[in-house]
Amino acid sequence: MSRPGCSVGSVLVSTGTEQGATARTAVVVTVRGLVKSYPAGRGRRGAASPPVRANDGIDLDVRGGEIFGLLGPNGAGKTTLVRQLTGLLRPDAGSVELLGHDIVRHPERAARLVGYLGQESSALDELTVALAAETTGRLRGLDIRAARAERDAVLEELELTALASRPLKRLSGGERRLACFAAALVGERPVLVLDEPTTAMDPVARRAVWAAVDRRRAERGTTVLLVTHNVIEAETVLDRVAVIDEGRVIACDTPAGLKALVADEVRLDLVWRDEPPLDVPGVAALRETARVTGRRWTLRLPQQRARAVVAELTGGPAFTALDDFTLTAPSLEDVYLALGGRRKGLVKA
Ligand SMILES: Nc1ncnc2c1ncn2[C@@H]1O[C@H](COP(=O)(O)OP(=O)(O)OP(=O)(O)O)[C@@H](O)[C@H]1O
Repeated sequence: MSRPGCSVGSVLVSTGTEQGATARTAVVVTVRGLVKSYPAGRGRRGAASPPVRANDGIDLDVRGGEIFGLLGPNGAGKTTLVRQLTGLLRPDAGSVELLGHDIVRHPERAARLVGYLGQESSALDELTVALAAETTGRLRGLDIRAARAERDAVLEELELTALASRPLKRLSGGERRLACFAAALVGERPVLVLDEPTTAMDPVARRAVWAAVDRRRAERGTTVLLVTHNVIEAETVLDRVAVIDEGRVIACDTPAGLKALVADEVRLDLVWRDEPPLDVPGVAALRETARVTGRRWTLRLPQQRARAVVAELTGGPAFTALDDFTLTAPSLEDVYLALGGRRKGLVKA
């Protein structure tokens, strides 16, 4: 079982390059005891709202060349955490070390180490796609020729060249997100922090993002910290994941390691045509443990029991009331719930 917090000590890891037989000791991001509260506010009618403890003692280690995920529902504290890692927000307590630099004492150093794609992109909205990428390169210290060369390469890599002269504010949500991602890649940084980079993107754009991330990791050993509440994405692209809930790390491991925690269980989804037939005793008994979302009941059951339930439902009087049912292997969402995650905010697809 993984422990809460996510510290690994000093670990030998490969840089990710084929020549990178030079395995190196590398923990590039170290977070200890991070606490951040937002102050109490006042509502419109003067009613006081209590302070929000958004990060409540977070420990993390991210290794060089790793694609490391922060997974958790809305409001779990993921963005608050990465804004402290990127020097944009000052912690109340705790430490953040990036490639040996103390980011709490020297927040200005983060900009040289991290390419950050935040959730909001309004700062670039007036620029064209090309100018957003070029300007980012210039701000990161590239001379104009280098900035333009990198701009062109990145736009081509992400198949954005046809949109190069369009202002970001005139693009679709997914196109704008991809353009912002492109800009974040120009003027290479050793660490990429991406806060829900694929929001609003279609599958083609998503694949382009993951291919670009993978290429940088493989060719340059780039370390990637990814914020997501999409469990499918988390399972497919992450090397390790910290599950965040109410400002704390409640588990940290590889996706497979986390799923092993619930390996003997399966997930049974029942979708009723209308009202569930609670007069059938087997159905009434299931109701006790089901998570109900509209007409859908979701159950986590031991494999044997799930098989027996399906046989009973499909062979008995409840069958005509069923619209659909699916049996699936557990996902990271099941892990989140099994670990005591209290919100229903993880996205499954
Ligand atoms: N500027 C702020 N002032 C007050 N409270 C805030 C502020 N920013 C965030 N919070 C609160 O802090 C908590 C953590 O928010 P945060 O944005 O870090 O969560 P998140 O996990 O990134 O969520 P999401 O997945 O929705 O982006 C939430 O309860 C949120 O309402």
